[in-house]
Amino acid sequence: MAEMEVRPGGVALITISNPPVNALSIDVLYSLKDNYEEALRRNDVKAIVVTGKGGVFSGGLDINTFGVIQRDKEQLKVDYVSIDILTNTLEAAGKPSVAAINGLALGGGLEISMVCQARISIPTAQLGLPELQLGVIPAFGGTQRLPRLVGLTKALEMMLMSKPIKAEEAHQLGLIDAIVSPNDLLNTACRWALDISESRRPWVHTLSRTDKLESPDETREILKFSRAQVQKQAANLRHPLVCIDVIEEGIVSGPRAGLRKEAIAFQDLVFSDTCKSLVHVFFSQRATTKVPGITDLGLMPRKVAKIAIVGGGLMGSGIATAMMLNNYPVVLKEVNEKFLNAGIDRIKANLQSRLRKGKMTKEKYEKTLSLLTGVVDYERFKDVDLVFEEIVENVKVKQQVFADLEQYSPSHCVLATNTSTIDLDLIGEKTNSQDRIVGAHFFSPAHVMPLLEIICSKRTSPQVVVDLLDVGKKIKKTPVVVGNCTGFAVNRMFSPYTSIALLLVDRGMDVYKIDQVCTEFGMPMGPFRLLDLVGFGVALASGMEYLENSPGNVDKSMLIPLMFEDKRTGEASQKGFYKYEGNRKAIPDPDIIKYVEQSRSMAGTLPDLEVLKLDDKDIVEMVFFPVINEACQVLSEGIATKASDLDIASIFGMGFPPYRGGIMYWADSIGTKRIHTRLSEWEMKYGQFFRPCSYLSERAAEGVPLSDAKNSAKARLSLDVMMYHKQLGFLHGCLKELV
Ligand SMILES: C[C@H](O)CC(=O)SCCNC(=O)CCNC(=O)[C@H](O)C(C)(C)COP(=O)(O)OP(=O)(O)OC[C@H]1O[C@@H](n2cnc3c(N)ncnc32)[C@H](O)[C@@H]1OP(=O)(O)O
Repeated sequence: MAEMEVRPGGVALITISNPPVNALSIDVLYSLKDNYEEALRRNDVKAIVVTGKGGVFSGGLDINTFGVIQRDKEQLKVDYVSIDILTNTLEAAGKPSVAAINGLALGGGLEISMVCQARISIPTAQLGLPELQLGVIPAFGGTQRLPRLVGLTKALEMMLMSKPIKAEEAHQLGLIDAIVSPNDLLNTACRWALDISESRRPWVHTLSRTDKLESPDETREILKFSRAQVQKQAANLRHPLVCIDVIEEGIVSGPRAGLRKEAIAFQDLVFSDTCKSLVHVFFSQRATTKVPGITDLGLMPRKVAKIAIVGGGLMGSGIATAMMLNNYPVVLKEVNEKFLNAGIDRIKANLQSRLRKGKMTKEKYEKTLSLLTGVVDYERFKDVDLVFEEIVENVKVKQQVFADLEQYSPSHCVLATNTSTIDLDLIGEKTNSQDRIVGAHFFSPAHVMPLLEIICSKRTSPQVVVDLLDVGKKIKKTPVVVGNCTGFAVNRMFSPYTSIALLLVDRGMDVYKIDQVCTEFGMPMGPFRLLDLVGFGVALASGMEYLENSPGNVDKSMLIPLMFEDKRTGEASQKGFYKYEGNRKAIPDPDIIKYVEQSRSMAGTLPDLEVLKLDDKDIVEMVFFPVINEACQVLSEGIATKASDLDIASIFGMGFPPYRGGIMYWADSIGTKRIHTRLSEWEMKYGQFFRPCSYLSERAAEGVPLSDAKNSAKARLSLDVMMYHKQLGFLHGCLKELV
């Protein structure tokens, strides 16, 4: 709702109130309109100030209304709100309005403020038009007013990147007229509004402004460049181009024409699959922190004031960086001074990279670095609240470290391990603190990658998970809580992605064709470019883990071991499936064919005519349907609690395109029957690797979507014993060399 009070001096203060983010629901929009009309009617009101309740101006249109529009267009007519209410009533009113921006002003929230004659904000406010992130465009005049306030170039950047700016930058750009302290905000805004009404300050009508717009020639160039960029970076998406068209319409044919085109385009885009998928991702991302049996127990996160990290390798230093960047004091422990200094140097390098890119000032760099204390013993662990263990994957060494941690850290301290293979119960076997032990699986580089898999054993206490979820939120990670198994959710789902690609190559398909099809589908890189990036040593080691724990799910190709044996180990050695020269550019390498042929002959396969005939759609299905199958397996084993968690894990951990909604959402958009039928066909032709698990089979038989919460029996793929032993022996040989 919006509430109104008339202040002494004749200013009507209208407060948008819809906790927690003052989202603009249909009711809020109509009550805003009613309040405005009342303020315009009343003789004791000379000017109007709009603000938000509770430290937020507004998070924009209530995203739930997208569904309302999809069900019944008449429920919310965007052109009515944008043109009749905001433009013809608020902006055209005979009394001036000022926005008092007391926190976030996003989407429709910022658009309301741009209708006002001035905007005053507090220093911590953030302003942006992130609508494209939801598959739509700004629709309450944002595409028309933002370019007129900050210029076309900046406006395009803000909209196409969906990235909010801080108050200080907004002030420099002219989007904000003044920045004041929170205590002075309302008084300043009220005075400003009265000053406008009494002609002491100019009456600015945003929509009529042209002073910030570039010249026609420049405008043409900027729009051409933006279109080219969008086509290059988001080839599968339509709405960024629509956004540019709508902006252009306003500049070429005038803002009223732009407003009309904007409203029509929004109403159309809301029905697109892209919008539906991205809205699903928005709510699913927020749902990952709602874990049945853990976050519904009324537990409050305990304060984590100081963090320790055992192990300063790549992952440990990345986690330390992430923590320090979010103001946590960190104690970094290594086994000796040499390793400690190397760890500290890695952290410094991470921070210096931010400094170089202009993401932090020298002063902030120094302050952040001062949060780090390096140690080679446990003396400073006596007051830490959370420890991350980041050492080698060796049960005995880990058991000793956890026994030490139990001895030297306080009894409330959360003990997190970064293992990706060893049972949490085994790690804690030499302690009496199993309830405090939890898995924290970061993705490398830990200070950059957004996902955090939190792994609970049966003995991990809910309080510990709640504490870690809170820290995850504070360091701006998206957490997904999963159960204990080899690979957890993300690596397990990822495994078939590369395995199937190798299988297809053994049957005649071109390495680079597979990568090209996967990137065109929307993956950041194809499976072979990914293998190069990860490095064949790591790929072989994780292949071993899967062979030992889940042999039916691992490819039987010898391609990587053969290349590894020949010292082609991926990007780090400048040669893998691609050649690398200098600037990380991956160049296809014709030499690859000799390894491919050798691998085919070892596997006893010949180019298969049917595989050679597969079109792009077939290749996508053949690569991703087994990923879906594995995701079903993960869900049926209770490793993940809900399908939408796997959507988020696939997007943030694997780079699955968010505009397809995540792996399970995409699967449901295709239909379980089709996925099941195709997998069964491939099982007949290419073996059990493709065998649909019982979770998928049951749903296909009943026509139930994968996201349906109904319980299902466990399913396990069985093992091709001969190939398993053959490859296991070969991999052991390779790994020996690696060590
Ligand atoms: C016509 C217009 O041009 C169209 C639009 O305005 S479209 C909307 C544009 N606005 C956006 O995209 C902003 C979306 N929201 C966000 O980015 C973030 O929620 C935020 C930055 C506002 C706040 O972040 P944070 O403090 O971390 O809280 P967060 O957990 O995300 O949100 C708190 C709650 O508000 C809800 N929420 C946030 N923004 C919402 C919105 N615009 N509509 C509906 N619900 C919203 C979240 O779903 C969450 O609900 P939950 O507690 O039940 O899970």
